[in-house]
Amino acid sequence: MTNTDIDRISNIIRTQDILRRHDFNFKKKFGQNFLTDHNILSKITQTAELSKEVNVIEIGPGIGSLTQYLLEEAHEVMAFEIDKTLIPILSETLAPYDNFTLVNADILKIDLMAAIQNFKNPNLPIKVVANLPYYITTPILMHLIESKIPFAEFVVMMQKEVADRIAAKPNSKAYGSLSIAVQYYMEASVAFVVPRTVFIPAPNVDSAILKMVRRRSPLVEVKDEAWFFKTMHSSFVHRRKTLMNNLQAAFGKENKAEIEQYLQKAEISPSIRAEALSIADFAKLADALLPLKN
Ligand SMILES: C[S@@+](CC[C@H](N)C(=O)[O-])C[C@H]1O[C@@H](n2cnc3c(N)ncnc32)[C@H](O)[C@@H]1O
Repeated sequence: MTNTDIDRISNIIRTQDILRRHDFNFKKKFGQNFLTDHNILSKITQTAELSKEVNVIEIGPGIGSLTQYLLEEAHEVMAFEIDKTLIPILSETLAPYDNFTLVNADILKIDLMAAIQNFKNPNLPIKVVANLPYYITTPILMHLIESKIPFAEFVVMMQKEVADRIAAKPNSKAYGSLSIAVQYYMEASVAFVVPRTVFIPAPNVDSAILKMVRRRSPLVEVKDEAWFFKTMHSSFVHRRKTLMNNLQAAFGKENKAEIEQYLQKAEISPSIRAEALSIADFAKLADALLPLKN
């Protein structure tokens, strides 16, 4: 047995001991899969490139395994945890730290802009680092992005399949509206893949760490942002259909000739599929179709 094996097993034993002493029951509905592997925890923290000049928001600290690493490296950590039965555990595991704030709440119901004012130094850059609850990965990312807080970056663990979709490039099966919704604001890349065996209990999917760095300004300039997202989503509704078919379904068959004329203006073929269009193409498309907005 190597030293790494011994470390791994002793961490699992320590985690199980805390859970047993607190009579903790895992709640599947909250997506509770706790990390036990210190190599992975340390790799996540390194990927986030923290310093004492950075504040961190963590979503779902669980029993505080990742939180301890973040607290060592960051100025301050504010964590949002929905499960109140984890509060006494976190009070124990994070007792040595005075740079930790726990908010017992559903992250999706939090006014993030108001919450970040409670950092001791709210002017420091903020990074989001978390092992996300997988059942609400996309709503959480959208909630963070739509808060309009200028987060410096997100380093978050999620289901590998979702990470691949977010980081996907055009002409791939994984590329779609989620890739564009995120990449419009952030540069996304899969940092590393995480095996199921490092969690208690083991999830039934593979996981990946996705790093998303905020762009100074959105990737493309559009005349009307809400319209850009609407036309983009409409284009992907039926992936196997052509762009023209999707646009007609969204904006009316009676507008066929008009849509064709706008596509021609944008130099986009009506018979192409949405997955072949880059984000810049979608920007051109949305601007050209703008007269169709009621
Ligand atoms: C995958 S676990 C990660 C736990 C811990 N960070 C770790 O890596 O071991 C997800 C955590 O998110 C919490 N959670 C689930 N839904 C939540 C929500 N809507 N708001 C805040 N926390 C939530 C769960 O209770 C759980 O602690």
